[in-house]
Amino acid sequence: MAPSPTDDYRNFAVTKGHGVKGLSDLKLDALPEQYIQPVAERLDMTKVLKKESIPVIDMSNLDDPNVADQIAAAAEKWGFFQIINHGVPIEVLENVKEATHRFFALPVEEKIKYTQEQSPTNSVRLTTSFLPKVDKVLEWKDYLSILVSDKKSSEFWPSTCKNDVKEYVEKSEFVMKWLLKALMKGLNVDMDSKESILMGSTRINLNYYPVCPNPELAIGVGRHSDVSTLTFLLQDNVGGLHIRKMDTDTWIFVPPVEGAIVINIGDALQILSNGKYKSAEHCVAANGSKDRISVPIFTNPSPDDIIGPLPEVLKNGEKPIYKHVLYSDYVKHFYRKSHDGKHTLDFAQM
Ligand SMILES: COc1cc(/C=C/C(=O)SCCNC(=O)CCNC(=O)[C@H](O)C(C)(C)COP(=O)(O)OP(=O)(O)OC[C@H]2O[C@@H](n3cnc4c(N)ncnc43)[C@H](O)[C@@H]2OP(=O)(O)O)ccc1O
Ligand SMILES: O=C(O)CCC(=O)C(=O)O
Ligand SMILES: [Fe+2]
Repeated sequence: MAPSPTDDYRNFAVTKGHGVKGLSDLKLDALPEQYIQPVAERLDMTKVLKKESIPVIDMSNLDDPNVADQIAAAAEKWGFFQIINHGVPIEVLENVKEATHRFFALPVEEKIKYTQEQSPTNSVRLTTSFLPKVDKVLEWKDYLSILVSDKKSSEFWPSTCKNDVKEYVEKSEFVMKWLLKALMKGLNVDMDSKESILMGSTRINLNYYPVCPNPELAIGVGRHSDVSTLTFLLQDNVGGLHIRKMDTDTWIFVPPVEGAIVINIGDALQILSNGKYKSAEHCVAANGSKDRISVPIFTNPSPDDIIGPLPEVLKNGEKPIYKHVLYSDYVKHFYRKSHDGKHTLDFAQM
C-alpha cells in the first residue's frame, strides 16, 4: 500500500520493506526529504573530469608479462581499472544481470522474506540505503547481500537468482585469483602463501538503483572505499559510478564498457600492501530516467584473519603505516557508521 500523507516515506521504504524500488514505483513528483543529501554529499557534476579515465586492460594474453605489470601499475595509480577479454562468458554476465532484475521485480511480500527481521540467516540480507538504522539521510539503493562463503546458508538464497549468482561467482574466481597473483608479483610476494588471507571469504551484493525523482539531490551510494581485498564489479550500460581522483576533490566517471568488469582495490589490500595499492573512494549517482543495477563480488580476508602490512613488503626497511587489526573488527567498524569516504581506514592507521 502507498504511504498516506501522515505516513512516512522512511517507514514505507525501510520498515515496511518497499525499499526505494517501492518509492520509485509511486512515481513521486519530488524526492522525499529523507533522501535529500546535504550539498557536500551530492555528486557535483562540475567536478567530474571530462578528459580522464581509468585504464581498460585486455586480459586475452595472460602469458604476456605486460598484463600483470599494467594491473599492478593501475592498482598503484588509480586503485580502479576495467578488464576485458577476462574469460568470464558474456552469457554468465547477462544471466546474473537478468537475475538481479528478476529478484527486485518480485512482489514486496516475497522480498521481505530476506530482510534482517525475517531472513532465516544473517548471510542473506535485503537492505535499503546502506545502514537504514544509522543513515541520517537515506541512499537511493536497495541491495541483496549474500555471504557466499557461508556454504550452510545457500539453501536460503532466493531461488529466482540462485543459479545465476552461483555460476557468476564460480566463473569469476579464476580471474580474481589471477589478478591477485599479478598484484602480489608487483609486491614480490608469493601468492600461494597468501591465498587464504587474500581470498578467505566472499560476499556478493545485488545492487538496484531505480529511477529517482530529483537525482541531483540524492545519491545512489555515498562516498566510500570497499573493505574488501579486491572487488569484481559488473555494471550494466546505464552508468553512475564515479571515483575520486587520488588526493583531489575531482571525480572520474567509470563508463560502462560492453563485456567489461570493473576491478577495485579494497582497504584490506591497501593495508596488506602498506599503502602501495590504493582503495579509491567512489560513489554512485542516482538516475532520473533509467533503473540501474550492479553486481559486486567482494573477495575478503576471513573474519578471524589478522591483517597488517605484509612482512615481505616491509623487509627493505619500509616503515609500517598500518597496525595489525582483526579483520572482523575492521568490517564491524565499517558497518557501524554511514559511508564517510576513506575514513574507515583510520581504524587501522598507526
Ligand atoms: C557501498 O555500499 C555497500 C558496501 C557493502 C560492502 C562492502 C564490502 O566491502 S563487503 C566485504 C565485507 N566483508 C565480509 O563480508 C567478510 C565476511 N563477513 C563476515 O564474515 C561477517 O559479516 C562479519 C564481518 C564477521 C560480521 O559477522 P557477525 O559477527 O556474525 O555479525 P553480523 O550480525 O553479521 O553483523 C554485525 C553488524 O554488521 C552489520 N552488517 C553485517 N553484515 C551486513 C550486511 N550484509 N549488510 C548490512 N549490514 C551488515 C550490521 O550492522 C550488523 O549489526 P546488526 O545488529 O544490525 O545485525 C555493503 C553494503 C553497501 O551498501
Ligand atoms: O554500483 C556501483 O557501480 C558500485 C557499488 C559499490 O560501490 C559497492 O557496492 O560497493
Ligand atoms: Fe564500493
